[in-house]
Amino acid sequence: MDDHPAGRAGRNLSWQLPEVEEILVQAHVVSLPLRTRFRGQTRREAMLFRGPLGWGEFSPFPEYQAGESAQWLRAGIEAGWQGWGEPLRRHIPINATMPAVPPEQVESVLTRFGAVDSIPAVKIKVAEPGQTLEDDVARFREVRRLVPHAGLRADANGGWSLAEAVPALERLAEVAGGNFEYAEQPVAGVEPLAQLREALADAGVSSSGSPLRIAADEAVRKAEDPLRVARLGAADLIVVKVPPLGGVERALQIVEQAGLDAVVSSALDTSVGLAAGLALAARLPHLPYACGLGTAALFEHDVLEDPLIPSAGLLAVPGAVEPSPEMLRRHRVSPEREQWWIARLRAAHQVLAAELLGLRA
Ligand SMILES: O=C(O)CCC(=O)C1=CC=C[C@@H](O)[C@@H]1C(=O)O
Ligand SMILES: [Mg+2]
Repeated sequence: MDDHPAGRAGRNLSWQLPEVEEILVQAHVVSLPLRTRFRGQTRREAMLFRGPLGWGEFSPFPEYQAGESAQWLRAGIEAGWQGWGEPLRRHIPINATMPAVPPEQVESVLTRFGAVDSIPAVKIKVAEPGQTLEDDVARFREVRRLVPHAGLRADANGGWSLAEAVPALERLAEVAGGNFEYAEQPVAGVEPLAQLREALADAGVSSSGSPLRIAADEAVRKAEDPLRVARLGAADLIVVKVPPLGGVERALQIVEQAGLDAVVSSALDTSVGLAAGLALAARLPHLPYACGLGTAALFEHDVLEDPLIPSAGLLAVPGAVEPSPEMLRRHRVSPEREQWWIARLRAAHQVLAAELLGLRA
């Protein structure tokens, strides 16, 4: 895991899977502290590596197995060995992301996303295990009070049943007034999303005079077939994340084939991974919503000198980014964790190699 020998840097410029040893030539595993618990985590571990074209990230969540992790690896390798193509825009509007915090913490979280007046939208976590709908309503109300101009979104991560989701969204829609942009994965699965859309229409749950819009997240990124949501009419829009979808190119194809509006979001990536998300958002011909790529603001420390934290509601599309050697050193994991990540990398690589072989056969 030392420096990249100059002689190797020019190899594998086409989409050919680099060997594990080549990936490990310049790889670093870091553990970054989060400011607030998010997705049950207080730290984010990531393997970062440098390919001939720049830095890539491999950071599947700890519980992910090799099959799922292979797509994350594919996305990291794309960043380092293939690149992302030409951007169509230079700046991306960015939403604030509100973890499931009590109302008294809402303001301090919001201010991490830049001047609150400039925040175009806030995505608010709801249906957190151990919390109640009243907790969600209180959080929603406080966000609305502090940023009355902003669009609001609720992300339940599939945490409600169909019977719970309808009254819960009815309540949140009342609090949001006309500002409710959409509900993200309110129930788990694809069919339940389709059923919920009908149930919400029957119940007359709306925002700005139109039926409340539904976004699919897990139903896209964790599904065998990410296009099933679109075929079944289960959502109005899709959330696309570069790592679980296997890279910018594949995510672009999914959006195009789905034919639905798309919101690009992070997978709680370090700023290295966020650069890939920004590259995707920059290539989408139609970008109607602010993107969930401001999550560096949830980190206490990141790997860049200047982490990708939004200002004036925007992030510039950075192209290649360069982690600071000092940050990589300071946040390096223990040798045991490093070995665990290398074993993970090998397992994911094996799955990916088999997949690519199958595609070529
Ligand atoms: O979309 C955003 O505003 C930020 C990204 C985000 O919310 C997520 C990132 C990573 C894991 C997920 O639990 C979560 C999500 O469900 O969208
Ligand atoms: Mg989500």
